Amino acid sequence: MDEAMSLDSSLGEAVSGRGHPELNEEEEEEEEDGLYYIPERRPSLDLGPAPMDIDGRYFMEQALSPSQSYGSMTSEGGSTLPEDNDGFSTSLKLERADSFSSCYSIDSDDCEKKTPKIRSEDDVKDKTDHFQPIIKPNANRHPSMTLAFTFKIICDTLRKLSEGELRRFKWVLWSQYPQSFSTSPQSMDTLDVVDRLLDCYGLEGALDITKNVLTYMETRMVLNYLELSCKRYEVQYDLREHLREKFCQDISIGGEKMPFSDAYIEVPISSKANNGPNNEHEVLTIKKLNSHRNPHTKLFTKDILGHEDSDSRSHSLVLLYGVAGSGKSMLFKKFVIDWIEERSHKNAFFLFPIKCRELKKLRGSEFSLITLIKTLFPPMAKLEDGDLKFDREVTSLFILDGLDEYKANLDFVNITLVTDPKDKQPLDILLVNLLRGRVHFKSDAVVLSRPAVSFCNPLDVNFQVKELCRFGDPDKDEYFRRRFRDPDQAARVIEYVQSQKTVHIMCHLPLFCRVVADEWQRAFREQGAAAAGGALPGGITRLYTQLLLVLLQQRWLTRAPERSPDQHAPFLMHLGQMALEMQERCGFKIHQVDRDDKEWNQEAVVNSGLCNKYGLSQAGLYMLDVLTFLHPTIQEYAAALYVYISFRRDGKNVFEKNFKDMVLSKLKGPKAADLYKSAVEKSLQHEDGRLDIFLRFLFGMANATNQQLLQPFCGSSAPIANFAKDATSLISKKSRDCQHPKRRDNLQRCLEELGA
Ligand SMILES: Nc1ncnc2c1ncn2[C@@H]1O[C@H](COP(=O)(O)OP(=O)(O)OP(=O)(O)O)[C@@H](O)[C@H]1O
Repeated sequence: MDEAMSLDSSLGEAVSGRGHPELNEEEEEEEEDGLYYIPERRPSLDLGPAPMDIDGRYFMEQALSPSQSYGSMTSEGGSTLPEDNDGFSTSLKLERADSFSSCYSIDSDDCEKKTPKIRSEDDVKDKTDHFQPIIKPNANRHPSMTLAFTFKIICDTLRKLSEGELRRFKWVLWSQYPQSFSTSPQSMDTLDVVDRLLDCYGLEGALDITKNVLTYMETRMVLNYLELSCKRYEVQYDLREHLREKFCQDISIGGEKMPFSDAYIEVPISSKANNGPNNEHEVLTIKKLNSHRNPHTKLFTKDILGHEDSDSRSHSLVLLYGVAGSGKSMLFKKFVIDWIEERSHKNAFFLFPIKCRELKKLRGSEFSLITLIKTLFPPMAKLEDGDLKFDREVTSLFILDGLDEYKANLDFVNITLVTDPKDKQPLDILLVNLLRGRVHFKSDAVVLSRPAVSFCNPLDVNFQVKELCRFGDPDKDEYFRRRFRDPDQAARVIEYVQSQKTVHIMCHLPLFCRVVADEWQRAFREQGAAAAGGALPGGITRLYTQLLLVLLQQRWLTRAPERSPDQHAPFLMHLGQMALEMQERCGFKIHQVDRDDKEWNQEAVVNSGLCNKYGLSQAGLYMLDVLTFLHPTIQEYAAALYVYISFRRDGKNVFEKNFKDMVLSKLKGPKAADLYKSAVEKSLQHEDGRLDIFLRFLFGMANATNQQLLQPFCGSSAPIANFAKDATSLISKKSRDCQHPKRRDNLQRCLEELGA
């Protein structure tokens, strides 16, 4: 006789009058073999432990009614209830008349029982034990094991059974735990069966019973699925907690701690890249340099990979560009926190956020995907290699921040194929395979980078290039409102920003907003209410100098540590000279063909972040790589810095091109007044104002506070001293001679920058 049947029989089906019309004939026959009728009345609860036994053997969790908790569940964690195998969807009963108490109310009228032949007591005990739910104390329960989770996992498991197996599952349940069902579970759909199990036996009990029945049915694969799923959910929970520790701490802004959500402003993402720089300018009208004819749409964090609910089986790779300080790392954090809080990307079972700066430290070693994941995410080590098969059930999402910092030529063309997650390979090869979705059954990847990394378009994946948008005007104000808790201070800063057109435009860059806020915070601290005056000490030049220092500090600390701070000056001179030439001809693009110097490009775009790279479509035929400064005013600042440092370090007036003048000034010794006179005359030659902001910066650099900040680039030379008087008389004279009101106005602004 089939072992299954004998066991069933030995325990007793217990309900003689209740046939099982659903059983197939074979089962009926076997059942008949193993049973005989005892016309004796038997309480139904003698077959197994009653869920409410209070003999200390069971720790029953007084579970919430499952129906209270299932509302938001689906098999994928979404918001609709899953369909049963039978194809009809089941809705959960919100009010059930038959929970708990119903477990005890059955059988009372049975007069004739179909009970098993009684074999030895041990035999019965053995077989009975097979079905005992081992209910552990709640204290040992893994926190991932919630009612919703348990419900989902059992439902998912039962869906793996074939129709016949499911019937058999229900039949075994019915025979072993009759007290739990007022009618045969065959007529119940899966959700109701699971609901009932949870109701009667609690979380661990329901799981144990499911496992026991599956073990008994010898459906090894389904049992493995259940066990592995439980383990994976535990690890997913632990991974979430691990990431929570790392990412959900308050962030420090301007020396103050603040919850991330209070600091973060949602910046949209452009559905297309290569939008070019923001060319809005206080004085000039600069043609937009983008290469798109079609408008792009704006997306939010949750939309990065496309529609949340899309179940595309093809691997998606999104390359998200953003210039330096555009908020990529903030977005990265937001992305992770949203996943932890289950606000977005819920279809990603595991999220692996990786800082490329950290990944870079591992270069030189070989890793398999599994060892890499276990190294970077310790909770993953709980899973055996075999459990990390990353099958269809488990979608992973990799998000990499700062691929430009990884600094490797990732070869997407001559790819060494890696398909086995246990296969050890050099990190670069593994990374390429990971990004192309080769080594992982189902994964997606989002890569954040300064616009220097370019991939060839991998045709075998769903590849998209997107770009982080800039702060819009309301975002700029919102940033300051969040940054300054004192509304008066916030209002004062907003008023200042709005009154300075160049500052207002530059605040499209979140990092610039941070610099402005830091400067105002310092001013409020040092001057208190006096800072109400309106302007910042050091004018706008100081803000640009601070921005430069932040970017250079990053260059030195993280991106190019091999270059000491002394090496900043030659780089800045090089960049500045080019900026001045471009400014004089009112040019704002550097064509890659003109400047096909990889190392220089690397310094300008990746290491310093002062430049931006994007593709410009050539009559729709091909894309030409173009470099620009982060913003035209950064070009003007770089040009002014070149003029200033040349004078301070080398005593050189870059505007003196005439050999005789050069010799004469060498003999006289460098004079700031001469330099500034040449610069003013040069700027006034251009009626369109192309050198206006440049000139303001140049005067601003002679301001005492700015000279201090710029001293590291000027060697041991003494600062420009006692210049205010000379500058005032120079500006007055030139203003008198100048016919153009806008240029005259600009000369006054130069004096303000100088602080004279
Ligand atoms: N969405 C945002 N909300 C609020 N502040 C932001 C936001 N994005 C950026 N910031 C501010 O700008 C600063 C720079 O942002 P972040 O470091 O994210 O830029 P990034 O694009 O990663 O720069 P890099 O290319 O240098 O790595 C942050 O420290 C923060 O103060």
